[in-house]
Amino acid sequence: MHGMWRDGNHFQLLPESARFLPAMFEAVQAARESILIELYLMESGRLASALADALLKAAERGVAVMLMLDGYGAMGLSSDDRARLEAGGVALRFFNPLGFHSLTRNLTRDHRKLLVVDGRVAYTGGFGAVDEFLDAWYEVAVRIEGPVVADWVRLFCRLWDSPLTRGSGQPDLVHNLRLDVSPHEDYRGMRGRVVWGQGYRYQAIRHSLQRQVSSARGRIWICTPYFVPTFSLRLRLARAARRGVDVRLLLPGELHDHPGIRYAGQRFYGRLLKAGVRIFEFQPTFIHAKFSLADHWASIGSCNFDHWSLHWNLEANQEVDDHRFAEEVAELFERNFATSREIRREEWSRRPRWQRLKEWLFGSLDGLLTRLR
Ligand SMILES: O=P(O)(O)OC[C@H](O)CO
Repeated sequence: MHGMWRDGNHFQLLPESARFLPAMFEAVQAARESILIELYLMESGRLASALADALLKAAERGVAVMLMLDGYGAMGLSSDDRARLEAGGVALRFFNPLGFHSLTRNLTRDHRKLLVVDGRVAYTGGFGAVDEFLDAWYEVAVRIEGPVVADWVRLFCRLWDSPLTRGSGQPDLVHNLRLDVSPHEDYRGMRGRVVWGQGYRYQAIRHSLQRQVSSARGRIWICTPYFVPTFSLRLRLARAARRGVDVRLLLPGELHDHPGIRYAGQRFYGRLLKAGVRIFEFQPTFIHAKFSLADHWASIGSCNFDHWSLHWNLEANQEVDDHRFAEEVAELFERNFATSREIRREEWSRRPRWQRLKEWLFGSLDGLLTRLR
């Protein structure tokens, strides 16, 4: 499902945590009325403590602070940290805590990443409140102002107030939030829309990407940490490359938090390379960012292109249709291609048997996962 395309927004690309974390903390420190945070990952540590401190200070000065965490992704948040947040006035809710329900229900996770301050400025991207984002992982976020912020707030409120979300935070806290989202005259032409997905029930993010891949004329560049594409996406990427579109994938190299997923995706390299798709494996660190570019359309957010994101998770991305923003995203891609290793077709065809065995093994496991419902 997706919101409407809305004009008059301002989108600022914030690559690397050294850019987006200070910006997000400053926004929290300046909040006067409300702070909404939705995260998949929050684990006790330096970043979670710093975030908790900032939220507690905001709550102390009378700001309504709502923190919604995934019930599985936040299992590493200690009971002390939870108690500290609640005692200091932070309203805390957990989406779908694990329980004796069906497997599908337990697999349904809230994977979205969002911060909204004073109903005016929002941030999304691939971030979480775990220490890996401080220095170990490469991540990208986008700062959002304008009418599209209202759609992010609505998305948050619906889940906060849903029967699948539990916790001491009151569901009705989100009922009277004030918004400040008038279009900005300087930003006319900067169109954006929020696109969200709920596993295999709503696959708007995937369908939107597929449409872009099928219609792109110049370039399709995709960065994702967990690349296990569906058959239809692979087919579209290969077709686009064959019709002369510059198709490139920016994927993690050996530094990976789940190497098995990398092997499962690598089994598709051969055919994609044969069709003319260029594949770059990022070298400096584990790249956890999720952003795509097709001509002048860009999408940044939580959605990976693996079965977890596409079959079970709640996901949300910010799409932007604007030449200026697209050029910024293109420059970011170029910088990252330059620090990546390009996989060449000849070289790939000579990879060792041990590598092929791992691709087969993890590919078969992945095939089994796709059958879970
Ligand atoms: O699910 P993501 O993309 O937010 O990444 C978190 C990883 O699963 C942690 O291992």
